[in-house]
Amino acid sequence: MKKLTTNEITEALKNLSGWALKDDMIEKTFTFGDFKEAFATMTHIAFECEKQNHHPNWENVYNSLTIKLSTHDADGVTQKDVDLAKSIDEIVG
Ligand SMILES: C[C@H](O)[C@H](O)[C@H]1CNC2=NC(N)=NC(=O)C2=N1
Repeated sequence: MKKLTTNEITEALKNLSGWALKDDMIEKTFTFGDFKEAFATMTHIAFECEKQNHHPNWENVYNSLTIKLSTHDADGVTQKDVDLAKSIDEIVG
């Protein structure tokens, strides 16, 4: 899959909320009520990642979850990352 240009990423992010381009990845931090809620949502997201065969770099600290998406083969952000970001937003609601 083709790496998107910075302009293309900026345009794509206009259709999403809270995602930002940083270090050649798109990134967003979510905050949940507690650890159980965060981890349950991570499990839900993990199943969607398996479906899309696309996986996040993520860090969970108690009720906070930071997700970073990029495409290794393309060495940057592709449409696959934008699509997964949209799915993640739909899951978190
Ligand atoms: C072999 C397998 O298809 C690849 O490693 C997939 C799996 N998940 C992936 N996830 C992400 N985020 N980027 C990739 O390039 C990627 N590649």
